[in-house]
Amino acid sequence: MDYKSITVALPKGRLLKEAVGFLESCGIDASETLTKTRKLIFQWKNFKFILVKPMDVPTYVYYGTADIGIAGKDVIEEKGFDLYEPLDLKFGACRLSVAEPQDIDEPYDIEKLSYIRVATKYPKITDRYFRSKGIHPEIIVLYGSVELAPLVGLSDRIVDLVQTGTTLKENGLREVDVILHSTARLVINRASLKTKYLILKPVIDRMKEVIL
Ligand SMILES: Nc1ncnc2c1ncn2[C@@H]1O[C@H](COP(=O)(O)OP(=O)(O)OP(=O)(O)O)[C@@H](O)[C@H]1O
Ligand SMILES: O=P(O)(O)OC[C@H]1O[C@H](OP(=O)(O)OP(=O)(O)O)[C@H](O)[C@@H]1O
Repeated sequence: MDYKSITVALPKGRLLKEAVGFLESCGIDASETLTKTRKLIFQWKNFKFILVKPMDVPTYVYYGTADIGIAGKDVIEEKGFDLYEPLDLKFGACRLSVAEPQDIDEPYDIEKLSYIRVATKYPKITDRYFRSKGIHPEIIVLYGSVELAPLVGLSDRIVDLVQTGTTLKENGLREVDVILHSTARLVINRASLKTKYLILKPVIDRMKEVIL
């Protein structure tokens, strides 16, 4: 174990640029991760940056292959690992919502539903949510283009991320319920917090100053 270096799991995709910008404000230069290469590991001073799928950030941090990571609250909730989550980084704001076709025969009414068939990338959050409302969910797991499901008859409804609402609108869907509001968070491996306390503490403190 290298107690002097910090491994950071960064999400590929839409959160990466803002994550790198945030690190930059904290005096940490992760800009090389934005270069258009196929490289997945980058080094700057005693920091190692690994580029992973957004949904995998909590996994790398939980298993200690990364000490810290940046991930959406949606993903953190879905994976459900026990991670230390000290900071809301405020960017990447979106919500996880239930949506349905604008012309559906029986509009969503959470008080009356006893069964729902939904397509989603978030099966655990979806299952927990509907069960907590006394509704039996049948969940069809998809990995993208979830808005397509009701249009082709795969499911009546979907649970997916909404930011501007453009994707829903352009596909004739409407948002009918919000399950979770999400922003990017800093997550930390609980063991690293102890074993690397001396080098992690100043980094976390600096991050807190930048956010406040
Ligand atoms: N439309 C959006 N607006 C704002 N934030 C979003 C939006 N969509 C997703 N996010 C946030 O960004 C995170 C990563 O989203 P992104 O689209 O890059 O990942 P993904 O779709 O899971 O990745 P991939 O396309 O590689 O499967 C999400 O977990 C969420 O927190
Ligand atoms: O409300 P909007 O601003 O339109 O954003 C919402 C869309 O953004 C995300 O999709 P993404 O671009 O990640 O593609 P995906 O379908 O592959 O998940 C999300 O899954 C929605 O489809």
